[in-house]
Amino acid sequence: MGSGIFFFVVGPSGSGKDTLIEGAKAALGPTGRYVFARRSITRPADAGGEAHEALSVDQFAAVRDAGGFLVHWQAHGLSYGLRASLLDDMKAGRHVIANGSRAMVADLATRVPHLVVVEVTAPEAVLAERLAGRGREGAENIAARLERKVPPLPAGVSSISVANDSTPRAGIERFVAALEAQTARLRLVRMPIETGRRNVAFLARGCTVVAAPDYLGPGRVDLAGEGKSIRAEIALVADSLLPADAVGLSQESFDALGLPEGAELVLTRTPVPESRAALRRKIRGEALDEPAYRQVVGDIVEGRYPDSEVAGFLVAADRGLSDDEVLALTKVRASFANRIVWDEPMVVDKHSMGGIPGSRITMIVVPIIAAHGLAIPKTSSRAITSAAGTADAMETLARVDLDAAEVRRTVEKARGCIAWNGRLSHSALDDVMNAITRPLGLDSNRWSVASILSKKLAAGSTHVVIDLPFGARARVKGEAEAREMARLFEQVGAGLGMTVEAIPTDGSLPIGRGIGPALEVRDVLWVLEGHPEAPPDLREKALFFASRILAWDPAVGPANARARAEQLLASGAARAALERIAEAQGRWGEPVRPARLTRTILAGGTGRVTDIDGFAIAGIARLAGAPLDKGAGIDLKAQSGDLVRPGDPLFVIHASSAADLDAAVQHVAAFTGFTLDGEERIVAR
Ligand SMILES: Nc1ncnc2c1ncn2[C@@H]1O[C@H](COP(=O)(O)OP(=O)(O)O)[C@@H](O)[C@H]1O
Ligand SMILES: O=P(O)(O)OC[C@H]1O[C@H](OP(=O)(O)OP(=O)(O)O)[C@H](O)[C@@H]1O
Repeated sequence: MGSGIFFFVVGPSGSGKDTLIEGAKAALGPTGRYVFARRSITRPADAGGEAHEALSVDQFAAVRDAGGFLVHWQAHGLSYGLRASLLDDMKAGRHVIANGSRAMVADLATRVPHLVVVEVTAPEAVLAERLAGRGREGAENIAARLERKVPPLPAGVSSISVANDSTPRAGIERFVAALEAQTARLRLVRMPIETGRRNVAFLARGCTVVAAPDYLGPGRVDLAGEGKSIRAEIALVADSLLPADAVGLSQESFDALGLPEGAELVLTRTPVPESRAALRRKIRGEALDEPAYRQVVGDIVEGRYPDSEVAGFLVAADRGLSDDEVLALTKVRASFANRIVWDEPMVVDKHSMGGIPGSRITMIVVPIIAAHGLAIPKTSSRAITSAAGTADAMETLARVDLDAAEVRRTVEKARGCIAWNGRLSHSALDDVMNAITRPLGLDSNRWSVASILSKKLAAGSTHVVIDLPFGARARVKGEAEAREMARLFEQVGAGLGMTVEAIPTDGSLPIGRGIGPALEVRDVLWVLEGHPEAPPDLREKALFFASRILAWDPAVGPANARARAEQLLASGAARAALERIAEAQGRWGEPVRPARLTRTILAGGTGRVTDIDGFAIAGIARLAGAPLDKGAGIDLKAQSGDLVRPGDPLFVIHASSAADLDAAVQHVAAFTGFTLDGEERIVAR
């Protein structure tokens, strides 16, 4: 155990040394790690203030001459002394806190192994007032004290300054934090424990550096050393698992900190988040303004809140956001992402609220727009619950895991890209929020508007068209709900200085015939190549959205947009643009094609197809292996409205393994997703 630190607390009379020391004694005395020196003073015991050892002049001299003082001095017509026994306390590893004279620092530095001078400061203007308020000295004595001049601190002495210019409480907190920052030094140990996203620091229950049980609970601590720091929650371990002067970090936390084992870390409590009042107002259902959101989100990103309080905030925000709050939250969220700046008059983008199988219009719209010449740096997601995301589909042709520089280079070469959003417009804030909102299913429409537009803002988009499918199985159920969400998208977009057009669309049925990455790309290429089997619904929806974007180009305008989109498609210019994009992103040698193992599912009766359940179809496609198996999926043979008879094909399942094919076929026996004439027909194999 190293020597304890000698804290020599100095500062002009009235700066508040005694006040801060008394406060620290109340906070830290019970830890047993500190000794608060009792000074020997030739001042009457009942003079008030500190509980000093009152000695007569002769008594003081006797102790001094017998070598009983570690250090002694004269000031204000008094004799002050600190007992030599304090050295024993330091040898035992305890830290000493003593009120001392600035004139004695140099001398003391030669007598104690580890000296830290704590300078308590306060504005000159308040010293006289405080001393008068203390009422211990007369006017003359006070004047003399205020006049007292002392030498500057000698060089080479470690010193810290504590401003006691606010309330006594604040002064005491700063003083305690300053002491803890010096004394709570622990040796770093890497624990063979994994804690995932959470940063966890371990202390032995009998830790001799800090009172470990005091650190349990929702708060966080900061561990700092060698210019690096990490914020973590505390867990305790049995004394047999960790040395009493060590702090253990879980493997992820140890790696995140990046310091070697044995490094000395200072442990301090994470300050109480300044934004807590705002967070609690939101939890009570009040509205917050942009500065308040910036403060709360900033503290959340800094890890100042335990997950329980973050969850409370996110639940409240997900449930109640006014239009102004959605705008405020959008701006704040975007400010935590890396903002991409383009040297373009317009940067266009599209977004779909998703959830409708097929509907891979992005891979048609982006090439049309790129062929026209507008910059369209599209980033897309991978499937979360569906059979394919646009990133999965595009990945059958080329790389999609582009970083920001590669996105920029691709757009320079091909005017567009279809990349995986991955980490591009991701921010530390997303990690924290997604870890809570996803498991809790927090994703209200208003919250989504803020989330989606914040990513578009960060991506540098100036114009965004939004596809808002609604329907019984879509994310947005009713048309009225879709229209309200569309209004909010456009209003918040305008507030961001973006042009946003949000369009409700029919989300009741799958779009196109292929469900699954390679099968959807087959549809896309059929549309781009004008193939006779190109699904008309997919072609139409793609042309519709492409023309909405082209209408924004002053050189085209709304009147000519549709014709321009059709011309770019019919001429093969869009097809060529997709080739250029794939080339620029890193085309695969061979594209992934639909898997070769197939099973055709036939109608089991006669009737008109009145419904195709996209969820069920996507579920069968996933059982067949999509999206990880890019060739797996469903190829729809019958469309809504078709009249089918027993033995007519409804759809074909594609899979790469017999096991996957069987799993999908087994499931079909239960429910195909097809409804004929309003009632489900069990199908033939
Ligand atoms: N932050 C503060 N705000 C207002 N008064 C204070 C503050 N800190 C100390 N005081 C008061 O000022 C006077 C001087 O404080 P004290 O701790 O005795 O100073 P010192 O020991 O440095 O001479 C006391 O009456 C104390 O209660
Ligand atoms: O040399 P300086 O740094 O000016 O210090 C002069 C004296 O004031 C301080 O005592 P104390 O704070 O008890 O004096 P006070 O409380 O009576 O102001 C310090 O312990 C010295 O004894």
